[in-house]
Parts: sequence; structure tokens; C-alpha cells
Amino acid sequence: MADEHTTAPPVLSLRGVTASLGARRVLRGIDLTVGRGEVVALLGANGSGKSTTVRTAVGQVAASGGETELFGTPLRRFRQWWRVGYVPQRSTAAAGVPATVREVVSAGRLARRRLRPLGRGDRAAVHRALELVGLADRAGDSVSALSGGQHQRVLIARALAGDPELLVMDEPLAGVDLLSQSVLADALRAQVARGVSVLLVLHELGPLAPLIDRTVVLHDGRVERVEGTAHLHDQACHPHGDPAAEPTRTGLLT
Ligand SMILES: Nc1ncnc2c1ncn2[C@@H]1O[C@H](COP(=O)(O)OP(=O)(O)OP(=O)(O)O)[C@@H](O)[C@H]1O
Repeated sequence: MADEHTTAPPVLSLRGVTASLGARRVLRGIDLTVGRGEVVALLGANGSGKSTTVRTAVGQVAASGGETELFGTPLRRFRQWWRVGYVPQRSTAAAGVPATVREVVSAGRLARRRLRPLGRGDRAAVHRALELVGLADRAGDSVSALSGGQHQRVLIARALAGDPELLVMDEPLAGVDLLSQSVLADALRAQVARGVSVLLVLHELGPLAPLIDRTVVLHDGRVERVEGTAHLHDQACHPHGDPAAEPTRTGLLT
């Protein structure tokens, strides 16, 4: 965990990051770090800036101020994108893309391959990632034939296929059924056990609660509070447990 690596730079660091979308100032000075091997959950009400924060962290939204570093390198100079796996917020738009599940997941290897064709190792990584999300049997199907939750699992497999050191996931469990949530939680647990660091946007900690080291709560484009989660680790929501049990709430939506 982070203690062993106190001299290593954080895998992700945002300092005073500001960003606007259109005329709206969405991020008003975000400070956030993810240490090596750490799992950080970004929480907050709708519109508080969670997606914009992760999109800024991976360079999809241009910051208007502040500093973002990935693996100790300023974002503007960072080129080692194979070290980062990004799962965007669920979108069904990509379901119209005429590609098979295998092709979409193979795209997760591209940053590693540059312009070389995929080799045997790449194909094995793609297959492994599909198995991790429970979709190996759908590899040859068109993504347009998948349900929303299955599509989300394909996007997660695409990120896992690149064997990233940092996973940035925007509501990875949104629209995913309870059984698949627990499959994905297991997949993520295996990644974390390998030392992968994770930043993820969540509304409910749910089955991921035991994995999370820290929660960062946003409010109106700023960090409202940061909390350790040791107290949550006994409260995981088990899909096969008491069906009447309430999932762990962030306290922001209820
Ligand atoms: N393209 C855009 N143009 C202008 N404002 C935008 C745009 N996209 C998002 N916003 C605004 O930015 C703010 C933050 O949006 P963001 O998607 O980061 O919030 P969020 O915390 O991820 O919300 P949710 O929980 O609903 O996903 C919201 O007020 C939203 O209306």
C-alpha cells in the first residue's frame, strides 16, 4: 500500500484544478491525490463535478488552471497512456458502432501496441479481460446486440485489457445487475491485489466498499471532505445477502 512507497510520486495528483464547460465554471479548485495501490472513490451529488474531475484527470477536458500530474509527470507532457485505463460514464451511443465485442476490447491494447498489429499476448490479454467481466462467450457478437449493462462491462474489459497501473472509472457499476456487479467487484479486487491504483466515481459504494481506501466528496466543484473508509469495510453490500438490507449510501442522495 501507499506506506511502502512514500518516496514514489502519487500516480495521480490534482492541485487547485479549475475547469469550465461552456460558460459554466464546473471545477473551482480540486485537490486530489491517488497514491500507488490506493483505491479512491469520488462521491457527490449530481452535477457536483465528479465526471468533469476524472475527465480532466485523463486529459479529456482542458483545465483552465491548477496542476495535474500522472505518475509524477505533468499532464501536458504525459505520453505513457498505456499506464492508464479509463472507463467513461456509461453511454449507449457507442452501441451503434459496427464492431464486435472483441474488437472494442482489443482497442484497450492499442496504446501499448502503437502502430504494430496485435500479437498473441494481446489476444490473450483481451480474452482474459473478457473473462474477468464474464463476457468471453460474447466475444464475436456485435456490441450493438448487447444490453446497456453488458456494454458497460465491455468498456471495463477494454480498460482492463491494457493491463493499466491506474484505472479511472466513471460509475463503472451503473446499470449493471447485482450478479455482474459482484463479478466486477471480484475483477477489481484482483487488480488491486496486483497493485493497480483506482480512482472511481460512485453513487453507492455497494459491493466495492471493502476495496475503497478513501472517499473524496465533491460539492459544487470543490472537495467538501475526504474520509478514510475503514469503518465501511464491514458493510459491503453482498448481492446474495439479505435482500432487504440497504446498500451502503453515500448520504448525498438520500
Ligand atoms: N457540456 C457541458 N456544458 C456546460 N455545462 C456542462 C456540460 N457538461 C456538464 N456540465 C455541467 O457541469 C456540472 C458538473 O457536471 P458533471 O458531469 O461533472 O457532474 P457529476 O458530479 O459527474 O454529475 P452526475 O452525478 O450527474 O454524473 C453540472 O452542473 C453540469 O450541468
